[in-house]
Amino acid sequence: MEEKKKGFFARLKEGLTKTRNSIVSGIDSVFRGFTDIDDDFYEEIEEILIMGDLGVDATEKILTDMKQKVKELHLKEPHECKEVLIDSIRRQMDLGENAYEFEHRKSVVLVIGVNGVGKTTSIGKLADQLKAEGNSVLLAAADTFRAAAIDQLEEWGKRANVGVISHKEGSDPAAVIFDAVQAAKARNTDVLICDTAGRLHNKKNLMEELKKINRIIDKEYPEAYRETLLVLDGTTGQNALSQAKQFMEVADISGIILTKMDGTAKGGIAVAIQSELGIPVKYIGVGERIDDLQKFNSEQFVTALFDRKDTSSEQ
Ligand SMILES: Nc1nc2c(ncn2[C@@H]2O[C@H](COP(=O)(O)OP(=O)(O)OP(=O)(O)O)[C@@H](O)[C@H]2O)c(=O)[nH]1
Repeated sequence: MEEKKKGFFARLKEGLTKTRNSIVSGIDSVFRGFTDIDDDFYEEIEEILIMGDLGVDATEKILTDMKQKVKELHLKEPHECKEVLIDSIRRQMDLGENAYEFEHRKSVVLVIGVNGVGKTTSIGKLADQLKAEGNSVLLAAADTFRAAAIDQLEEWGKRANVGVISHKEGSDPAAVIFDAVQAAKARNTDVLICDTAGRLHNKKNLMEELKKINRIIDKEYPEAYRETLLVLDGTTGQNALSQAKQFMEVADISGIILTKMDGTAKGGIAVAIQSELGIPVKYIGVGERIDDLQKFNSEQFVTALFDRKDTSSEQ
């Protein structure tokens, strides 16, 4: 339980160790190894950012911004540019403060994402977190495509000690949602979290399914606050970005849960998602335990990414 004692920032930093090592050590050697701020210097930085999964688009924006600042500030030495680079990354990620309105109102949270990204696990963690904050929570097993998905959600329901509304495998997801909404209203539930399907290979069906689900919620529970969270696997780097783009075509996504950020070198994908897609990362998964879901804060993320100080003594 040593882990639990550590503060949020220390745990965030620990989770980002591999990403930090891949980005920051490279960057540091560029700042030390170059004597001039020239094209080669910028090219090296560009390569490191792209290797760190920040994505081509965000990398370009960061470099343009950085070059402009270097000019404005009349910087001459490469080592003077580090803070400028960090600030540029911060600016590219800036989408304002994250809103978690659904924590404070009667709401329905739809969770979408393909199999294996950590959708069910994230729902379990989120349910536990919302409950700990004093909300009553109900889960809906509307990913009816596989029996295992329903069983797994029920398992997480037990762990988080919240109810689960489910039908049998292959049943109509919209019918599950209908029952779950009635149950949530009857039980005066604060947050209804719905596990929904994520079969991207049939985009038209997925779109129809989500439309139907949304129609039912709009009709049966119009007063509920709505949130749609897309779960992406952080270890898949640029694939996560293209998955997000595809999901954006079928759903109105209000936030991202980026999982498996512990132990990946591809954590830079959080920058790409916010900068390129403009969708806020609202949570990151940093382990398999029930309390391994953290609210995401870009400022702290960038600070943790570049912070070299030892975290072992931090609380
Ligand atoms: N290390 C780590 N593992 C995670 C995290 N989130 C989920 N996992 C693991 O990823 C695997 C897949 O998670 P699931 O929740 O089953 O994924 P899913 O998207 O619901 O997939 P299906 O149940 O197959 O639809 C499990 O072994 C989880 O324990 C995380 O933040 N960190």
